[in-house]
Amino acid sequence: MTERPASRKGLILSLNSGSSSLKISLYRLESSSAAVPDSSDEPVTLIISSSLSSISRDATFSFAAVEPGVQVEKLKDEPAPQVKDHASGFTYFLDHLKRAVGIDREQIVHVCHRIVHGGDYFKPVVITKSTYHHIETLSDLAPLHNGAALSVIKVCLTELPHANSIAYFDTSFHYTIPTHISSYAIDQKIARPKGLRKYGFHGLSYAYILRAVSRHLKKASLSPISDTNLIVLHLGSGASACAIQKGRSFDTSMGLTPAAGLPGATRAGTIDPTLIFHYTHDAAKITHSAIGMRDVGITEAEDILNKRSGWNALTGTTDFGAIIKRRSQGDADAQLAFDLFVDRILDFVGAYFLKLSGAVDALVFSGGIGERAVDLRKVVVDQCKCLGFVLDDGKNTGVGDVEGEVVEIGDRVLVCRTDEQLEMARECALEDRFWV
Ligand SMILES: Nc1ncnc2c1ncn2[C@@H]1O[C@H](COP(=O)(O)OP(=O)(O)O)[C@@H](O)[C@H]1O
Ligand SMILES: CC(=O)OP(=O)(O)O
Ligand SMILES: [Mg+2]
Repeated sequence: MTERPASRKGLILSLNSGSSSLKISLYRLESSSAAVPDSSDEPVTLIISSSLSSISRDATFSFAAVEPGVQVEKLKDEPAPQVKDHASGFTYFLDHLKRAVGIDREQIVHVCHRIVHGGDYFKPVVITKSTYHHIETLSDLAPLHNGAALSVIKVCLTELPHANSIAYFDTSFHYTIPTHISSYAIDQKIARPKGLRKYGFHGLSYAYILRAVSRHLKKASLSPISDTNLIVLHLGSGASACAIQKGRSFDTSMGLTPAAGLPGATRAGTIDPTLIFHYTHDAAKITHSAIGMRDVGITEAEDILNKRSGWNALTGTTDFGAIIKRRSQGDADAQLAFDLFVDRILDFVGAYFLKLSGAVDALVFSGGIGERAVDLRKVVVDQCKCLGFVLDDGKNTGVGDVEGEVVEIGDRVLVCRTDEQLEMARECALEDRFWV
């Protein structure tokens, strides 16, 4: 039993700036004097869940109170034409929060920010002038993310001046990747001082999934976290895979930047590195479209590979749900995007199975696509039968009807509803140094 100090009270706001969305959760700390009876009890309770989706093109807004007693006008995927970027999305949320009866924003003690690239930061840091500027210097290495998150931090510093802003990094989870896996085969005298290596991303999601799945497996009389071996697929607007060995990241598909590995909504994923010089003669030029992005300067090559490729380039839509629908209606572009995604996913599942010497407790699907795309899960898992992963078609189809963070959809195949906001709020509530 863990006693929490009595001084911990107030609200924690968690902000997740993804490439296509801003996900926002507001939590109340569980009764400060109460003991935590076991590891499955969360130290925080969700009060408000909100999100802005498809930011930068026809943004939509959702806002709902989860805790009884808080009155808000419930909104689901309402058009939000005023929202053009993450900062205006956050301001839009704050305006709605004002109307929520029962919530005083002065009670927000900490604001947790998901920062995709943390460079050599392995632990969360409180935002100060110097940490802010350090994160800013990493913006070029996560052009769809760090700048957007920093713009939200700026709004926080003005609108919630009494609250601490704390940065939580996607990269932290992957610091355990062995050097021979995180190094590229390039001159290390140049690579090391410049930090040119694999960092890996979606780490807050993988940390959440690891805990949730370990808990789930333990119920079925399997292992605690330090014994858990998983292949996890985080498939969202940005998609990545992770091999987890004994509860630690062993390899992941993204690299120095989130552009490597699996393709995504607007990202090409891994290509022949010289392809870009054949695709355009202007690879090194600073692009015009990059000028509209705050705090970030990127080249034409980075703009093409991050913003002008992926599902959008192949099919004209960033919505993988729409691609699956069009595929079922015989659309050839949608079929190509679908087949290509399956092919690249299999590359990683096969490689990671081998790297983990076949000792894999479960293959886990997560992220906006992984949690919802029944057809994609079916095709992927059916191809993995030879590795001992067997899908239960009924369970796969019925995931949406089953509650809970982890849903079993076959023999050693799981869906995990990942929650990066909860991962940050939970860590924040339990971290002594933030509550002195
Ligand atoms: N029913 C669905 N089937 C397949 N994909 C879906 C479905 N619903 C949403 N998606 C996909 O999920 C993606 C968003 O995933 P998410 O993990 O929330 O993204 P982000 O990277 O912004 O965090 C959307 O781009 C959309 O393509
Ligand atoms: C790292 C990354 O690509 O994140 P997201 O999927 O949230 O855009
Ligand atoms: Mg995301």
